[in-house]
Amino acid sequence: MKVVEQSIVKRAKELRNQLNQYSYEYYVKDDPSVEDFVYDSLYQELVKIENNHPELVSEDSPTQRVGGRVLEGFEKVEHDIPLYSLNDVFNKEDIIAFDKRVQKALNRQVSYTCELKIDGLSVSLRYENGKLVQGATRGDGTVGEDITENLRTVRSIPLQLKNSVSLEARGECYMPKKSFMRLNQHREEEGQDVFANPRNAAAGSLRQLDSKITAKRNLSTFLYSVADTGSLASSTQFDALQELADLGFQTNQERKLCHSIDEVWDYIEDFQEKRGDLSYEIDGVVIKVNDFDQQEKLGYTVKAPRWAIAYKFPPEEAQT
Ligand SMILES: NC(=O)c1cc2c(N)ncc(C(N)=O)c2s1
Repeated sequence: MKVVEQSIVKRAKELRNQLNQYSYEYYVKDDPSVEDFVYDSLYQELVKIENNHPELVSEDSPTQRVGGRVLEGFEKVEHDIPLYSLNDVFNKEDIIAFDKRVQKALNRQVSYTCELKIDGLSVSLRYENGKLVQGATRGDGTVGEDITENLRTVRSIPLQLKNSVSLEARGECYMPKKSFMRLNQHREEEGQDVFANPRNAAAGSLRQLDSKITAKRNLSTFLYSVADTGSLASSTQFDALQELADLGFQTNQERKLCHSIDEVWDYIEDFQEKRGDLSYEIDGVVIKVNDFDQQEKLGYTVKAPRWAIAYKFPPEEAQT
């Protein structure tokens, strides 16, 4: 009996790793290496093994993405390190003023990492030894809600990182524009209320007490920071984004390291132009001092970092 067990244990582990790799290629890299039917047949093989040997089910198994139980409510989660908010600016003068304040405080020129401001819901993902242990909403920055079951259904969120590190990643969970249109079309056909925008649709999908509903909403994520930068090897924001990608997270590829505020402004104008062509909604650009030591020197005001700013685009004209 033991011998049969060993080969089955080995096969189940192989299937888990292979399926998680295929899922990563499909949902994170958007570059699948196999056809769907290959994934589906391996998935069915794993389901059969797990049904015959429930003791082999592990929390990082792709079969465990959609939970069975419906929650009564969401537990509160206290964020050990608060999720800060950003000061918003709306014009070039304020961007230049931000740069001048930063240069004055640091007495030197600095580089900035520019990232798209995703119009979704801020979430935090806690991993212990590489395994996803908790997912929570931002809430008021200090206290959020435990939506682990729902975030586990988001296919681009890794259940197991590529290294067994312990960290808390932070990012945005969003609904792609196409999924939003499809969902509203379906709701209209069913005589249900439609969502006003993808952000509301993502928020509504993540607040479902039944994660089987969340699982059908085709949500995705872009991770952009960690609670404690000390948990990464990188010493700059730009390198940290690559380190998060190497761990298996989806990061936004439109990021740019800018060496002057003029370059920052070019990036802003560029994406104000291109925002309509993106497959997800953005409401601006986040500009961050790139070097972590310089971020630490600049510190925070009561509610926001002095080393980052959010440039907000004017609202998009309603799509006719
Ligand atoms: N409130 C916040 O601190 C942020 C909010 C967002 C957002 N909605 N999208 C992208 C970023 C980013 N790349 O840093 C941030 S940071």
